[in-house]
Amino acid sequence: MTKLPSLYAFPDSSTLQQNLYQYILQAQSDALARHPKFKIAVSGGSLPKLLASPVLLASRDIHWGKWEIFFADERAVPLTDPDSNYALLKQELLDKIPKTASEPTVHPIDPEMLSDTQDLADAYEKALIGSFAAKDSVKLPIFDLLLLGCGPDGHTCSLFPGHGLLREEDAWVAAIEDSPKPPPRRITLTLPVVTHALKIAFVATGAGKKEVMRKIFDTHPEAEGGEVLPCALVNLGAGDKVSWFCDQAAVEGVSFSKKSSL
Ligand SMILES: O=C(O)[C@H](O)[C@@H](O)[C@H](O)[C@H](O)COP(=O)(O)O
Repeated sequence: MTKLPSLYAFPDSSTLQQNLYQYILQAQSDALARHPKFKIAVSGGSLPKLLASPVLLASRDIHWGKWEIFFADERAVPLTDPDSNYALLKQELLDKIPKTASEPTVHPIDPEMLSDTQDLADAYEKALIGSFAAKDSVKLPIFDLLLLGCGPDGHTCSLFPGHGLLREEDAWVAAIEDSPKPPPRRITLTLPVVTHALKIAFVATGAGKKEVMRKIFDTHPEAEGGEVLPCALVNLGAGDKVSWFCDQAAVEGVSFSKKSSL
């Protein structure tokens, strides 16, 4: 039997943040029991703000110095640009980490490579190889945790519905020049890297997500050979390694049976 993702719906964002914090804490302790670093990747969008909860920032159980943070996707813009996911994470989370704590290792894109997105993606893949292992010794990197968003069209990272990048099998990091969500030039982790992670958390809030949530959880285009949305491809590929942290508004009308209020 296929193992299904978990879908949690919380009454408000502070309860969601509390539960996301507990989940991250567990992922951190699982990871640090296996190796010295907690290797994660994060998206842009609304995720960094929800991630940076007061409970997470005040916690003495978060070992920031052992965190190694990559970007699940990044826009090909300077690191100080308002469109940069790095700038967003810095503003929402990194700058708020208590000064008394050790600093996490953060892997931004190389701002010298912005003129060619393929070079940018290749350089980012090299950073992954440096942290995980050479590509000839491991088929794919294994992140301890991915923290992802879900777009209203069902995209995640910079993997968009119907895009050829969804079929990428070799690259760990791919370039995209025609992102339908601006800005168009980006890099992204590929689908095999996403589904290979040990844990994957999606965070989706607000009524603007309810239509796509119904499509992701309550329709099964794969059964008829139809087009499957990128977020649903992650559910299919990673099964019970996936947990969705949502509010009530985002899951209104979703009838998926593993829905839980935790
Ligand atoms: O760089 C990006 O554009 C993001 O990484 C993107 O994948 C985001 O996570 C989704 O668009 C959801 O965004 P919201 O959470 O803001 O809806």
